[in-house]
Order: sequence, then structure tokens, then C-alpha cells
Amino acid sequence: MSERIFITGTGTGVGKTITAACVTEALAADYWKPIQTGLMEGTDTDTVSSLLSNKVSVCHPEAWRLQAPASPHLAARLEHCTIDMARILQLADQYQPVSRPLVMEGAGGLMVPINEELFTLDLIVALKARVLIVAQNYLGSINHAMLTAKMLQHTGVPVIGWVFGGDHHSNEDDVVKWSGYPKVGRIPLTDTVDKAFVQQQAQLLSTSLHSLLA
Ligand SMILES: Nc1ncnc2c1ncn2[C@@H]1O[C@H](COP(=O)(O)OP(=O)(O)OP(=O)(O)O)[C@@H](O)[C@H]1O
Ligand SMILES: C[C@H](N)[C@H](N)CCCCCC(=O)O
Ligand SMILES: [Mg+2]
Repeated sequence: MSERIFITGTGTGVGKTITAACVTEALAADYWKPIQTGLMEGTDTDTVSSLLSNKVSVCHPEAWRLQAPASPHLAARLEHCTIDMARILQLADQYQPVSRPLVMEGAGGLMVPINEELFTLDLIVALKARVLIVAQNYLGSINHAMLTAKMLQHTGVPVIGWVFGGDHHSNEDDVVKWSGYPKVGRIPLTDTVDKAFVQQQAQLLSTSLHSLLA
């Protein structure tokens, strides 16, 4: 199916990239991180590309690769450039496979600004994408999860569901109940993030992903 899936999270560092790799592998989708901020520790695109085993997926080049490990609007300002949403939309159409999904990953969470006026949420709406929300459990995570869910509901963005990272916690069952969004799956903590782990998690996610995307 020629689906557009946007992976957001309750914040930065919550597991969007590892989830993107698992979802991309499960769906033999293409992957695209339109805006990469922070280049010193490698890029999400390189990470996902190194974790895929299938021979179909293409990891497309970022539209903006910015040095500062910061919000896209600030990283762009520091390099005297402006992130243009129209350019992202144009490239999304170019990169969208005909009969396979395009998995896109945002920088940080939903209300991260991409320039001086627009936020990641505005980009999701313009892309007409369906959303996967990645969440981890930590003290304060209920608030972050429910703010994300309520903003998506308020904006009318179609949400596929939640992917939780780490061990199960009762908070996630409560967030599923209060948000009304289904749990797509979980990616347990691992000592080794490699192709084998991603293949294994992709198989575990595949059934629920395909049924929720049908
Ligand atoms: N299930 C997991 N097991 C082990 N390590 C994990 C797991 N999920 C995430 N990590 C690690 O936590 C760190 C942050 O994860 P990740 O890069 O996926 O976050 P992110 O939400 O994509 O961040 P960003 O907003 O920078 O894109 C990474 O070093 C990643 O390897
Ligand atoms: C640097 C790293 N690559 C992150 N994706 C950037 C996250 C920006 C978060 C901005 C914010 O919410 O304050
Ligand atoms: Mg990432």
C-alpha cells in the first residue's frame, strides 16, 4: 500500500529511530528523515540504513542536515538557512513509493518547530500522513504522552497507535485507555541494537501493523 507513516514521539531520545527501523523492515517500506539536526554522533538515516536486512527499502537523503544538536528552527537559524515546508512536501511526493509505504521520522516530538512559524505537527498535517507515536515510560511520561495524544486528536490527525519502548509499565495501559489509540507493540530494551534485533522486532510488530494499516 502506498501509505505515508510519520513517526513522532513524546520527545527526543525516546526510540523513534529504532522504531522507524523496525517498522520500515516490517513493511519493506522506504525511510526518510527530512530534517537531521546534530551530525557529530552520526545520523538517524545512517542508523536505520545499517539496521535493515530487506533488499527493497530505500533510505532517502535528508532535505536538511544541520550541525547543531538542537531544534530544527534553531539549528537552521545558526546556519543562516530556513527550512521550507513546501520543499519537504515536494520531496515526499518524489520519494513516496508507488506500492509501498514511506516511513518518515521527525526530529524530537510533535511541537518541535521546523522554522520560525511552523511546527512538526503542521508538517504532519500537510503531508497527510498517519502517525505512530513512540513513548517510553519515565516519571513525567504520562503528561508528555497525553499532551501528544490530545494535540493529535485536537488537530484531527489520523493515528495508527502507540509503540512503547522498554519494559511494560501500567502507565502505558492507562495512556492507551485515556487516548483511545491502540497499542501497536513494544520494543524491549536490548544490549545490542543490530540487524538481528530489528528483524526480530519487525516480525513481532508486523501482524498488528498490517491489520491497523488495512
Ligand atoms: N529498545 C531499546 N534498547 C536499547 N537502546 C535503545 C532502545 N530504544 C532506544 N535506544 C537507544 O536510546 C537512544 C535514543 O533512541 P533513538 O535514537 O531511537 O531516539 P529518537 O527518539 O530517535 O531521538 P531523536 O529525537 O534524536 O531522533 C539511542 O542511543 C538508542 O540506541
Ligand atoms: C539533536 C537530536 N537529533 C534531536 N532530534 C533534536 C531534538 C530537538 C528537540 C527540540 C525541543 O523539543 O526542545
Ligand atoms: Mg531519531
